[in-house]
Amino acid sequence: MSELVLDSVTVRRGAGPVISDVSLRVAGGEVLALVGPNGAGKTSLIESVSGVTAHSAGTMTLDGEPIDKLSRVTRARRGIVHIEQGRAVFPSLTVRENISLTARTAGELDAALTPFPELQKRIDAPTALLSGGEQQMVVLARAFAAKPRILLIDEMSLGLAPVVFMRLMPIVKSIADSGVGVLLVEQFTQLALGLAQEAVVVAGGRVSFQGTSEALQADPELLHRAYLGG
Ligand SMILES: Nc1ncnc2c1ncn2[C@@H]1O[C@H](COP(=O)(O)OP(=O)(O)OP(=O)(O)O)[C@@H](O)[C@H]1O
Repeated sequence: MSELVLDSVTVRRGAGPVISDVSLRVAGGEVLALVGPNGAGKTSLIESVSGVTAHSAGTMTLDGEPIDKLSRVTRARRGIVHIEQGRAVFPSLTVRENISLTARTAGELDAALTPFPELQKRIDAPTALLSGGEQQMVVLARAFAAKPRILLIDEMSLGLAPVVFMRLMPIVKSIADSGVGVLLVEQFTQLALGLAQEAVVVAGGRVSFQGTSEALQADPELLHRAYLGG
């Protein structure tokens, strides 16, 4: 099983640190919810894992091997797949073409489409014509076809109605169940905690809670305190 380990990671942006001394572990087969108030540093943290942003201190390993100095492309080749905020589809390409950016064979394309009957019906439509939820399905299918070991998901729900987002959640769970470690940044805290086994709350760039998502769900006061900085 894959394992991503962050040890005392600090990320600087502009004048100062936006992430300070964060340690966490994501194991294959599990979902870790990374939650916290707006501006807490969640995006900065997962961007540092995929290599979009450099970290200034601390270490990161994937299956025991340092990834700190690897480029974004090399990290992606090693299986760190990042679903960035917003619907990162190529709108003028068809659904098939979007997913074929990572699915190399017809079999891989079929496998990526299996959870999405609505996409199978519109496989040759320009992605721009799909609803926001369907576009997010294209993003998920493409990420799955890239054969992730660790999947970083940044606010997939942005701009989607909760009911649409809830349709995507079981698919994220099934990706984790297939052995992928999922680091899920999500503004719908309760939905994220409902899906995740483990949770980390960051506030002001620091970890204010780390433990099981069950513990956070069971204690709204604990969650409230963590959002305020612990
Ligand atoms: N390119 C940048 N240059 C300087 N500061 C930045 C940059 N991007 C983000 N920041 C700052 O870093 C801090 C953390 O932002 P980040 O987007 O990582 O937080 P977040 O927890 O993902 O927030 P949100 O939930 O609002 O997306 C914020 O204070 C933000 O203003």
